[in-house]
Amino acid sequence: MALNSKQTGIHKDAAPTYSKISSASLSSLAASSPLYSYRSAKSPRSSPALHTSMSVSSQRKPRTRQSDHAIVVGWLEAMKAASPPRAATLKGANFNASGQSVEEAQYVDWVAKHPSALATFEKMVEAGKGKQLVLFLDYDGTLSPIVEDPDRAFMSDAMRTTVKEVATHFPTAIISGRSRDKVYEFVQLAELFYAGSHGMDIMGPAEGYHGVKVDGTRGMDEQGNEIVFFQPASEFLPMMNEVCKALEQRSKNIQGAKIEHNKYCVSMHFRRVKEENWQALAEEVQKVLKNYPKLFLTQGRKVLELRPSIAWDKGKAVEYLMKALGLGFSDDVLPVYIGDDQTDEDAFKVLNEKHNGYSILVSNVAKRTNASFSLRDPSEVMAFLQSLVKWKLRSSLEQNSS
Ligand SMILES: O=P(O)(O)OC[C@H]1O[C@H](O[C@H]2O[C@H](CO)[C@@H](O)[C@H](O)[C@H]2O)[C@H](O)[C@@H](O)[C@@H]1O
Repeated sequence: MALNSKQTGIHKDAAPTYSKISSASLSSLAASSPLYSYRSAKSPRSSPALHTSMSVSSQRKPRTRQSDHAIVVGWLEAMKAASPPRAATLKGANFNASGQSVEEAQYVDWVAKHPSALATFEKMVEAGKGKQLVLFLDYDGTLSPIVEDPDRAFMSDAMRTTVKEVATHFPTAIISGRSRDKVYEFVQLAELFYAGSHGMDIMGPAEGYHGVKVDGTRGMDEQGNEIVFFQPASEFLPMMNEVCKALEQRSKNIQGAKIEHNKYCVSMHFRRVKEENWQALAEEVQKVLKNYPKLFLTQGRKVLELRPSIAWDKGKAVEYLMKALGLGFSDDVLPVYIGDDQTDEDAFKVLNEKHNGYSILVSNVAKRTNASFSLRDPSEVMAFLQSLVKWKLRSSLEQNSS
């Protein structure tokens, strides 16, 4: 049995997600795309001391009308909460008697509830013995450090080698908010599955892993390899192209604003915009969004993202991939998901609620999350992945000698 919060007695801070996913067959997953309504972010709920990035309500709940101003303020609050400053960089941080800042003390308390996946590694793998482990990895902030320029979020060679190694031992997929092409350009490993645009653009080798025949629409890549792909939001492409142009037009006078076309979603980056101009930029985003009622907005780390209002997210992508890989969610499969952002929360929730998997948040500050475990940063992610490889090799040796 995999360890989960019930078994470890570890409390999870409840974090709402913005969609409800029902388990369905592969074909019905593909066929269903109920529309979300345009939603607004609310201010962080309870535990104001904790940073929360979860702010979008379920599509079925009736919404109370908020003024445009309140909506924009809510977005910015949620965006700030998704990328809180580290204690060391906080001006005027308060320190306790042992010289620890309030934020550091909160982090220590938070890690007790979301234990380090490195510190708990042996217990985790012991509980996963005999199971088929499947790995899902987010890209930005998980495999590569967060940097100022999104075009320069390169992953280190050591991380690439580690991901390559891990993928030879376990079915592995990268699930990112980036366009699939962009994330592939960064990772450059053909043997993985890739889900770009927050899971709305999935592609992988048709051969699958370890003899597993992969389900899905078949095609050929540029090198002539047989691939499978799945794109539940394909009809939104012309709209996303239009939205990109509209955002470019509206933000051209705001210094530092950067738009990234992620194919089935679009990011408006705030990282290089002076904070005093955030409100103005968010208002421009709102003006564009109002013209596209079939889109909705999510907040990430100094980024606002516009995406199609279909009931599809990283959690659904995990479910799709598990089915496509022929693994399903049986008791002898152990899915592990590692991510750092709000959009990863949907996947954490799917793993926790349905599949007894390991959900791991990458964060060096306390954040409200659905994840059961934590890692501080990409270097700890790399150490965790290397430990998995060592564990696999050790278990194979033990099996062979018994
Ligand atoms: O799902 P992910 O792979 O985590 O992608 C989420 C967004 O990541 C990127 O933005 C973030 O990383 C940038 C590079 O470190 C950083 O400059 C930015 O502030 C972060 O928000 C990516 O550029 C976005 O398009 C993704 O949606």
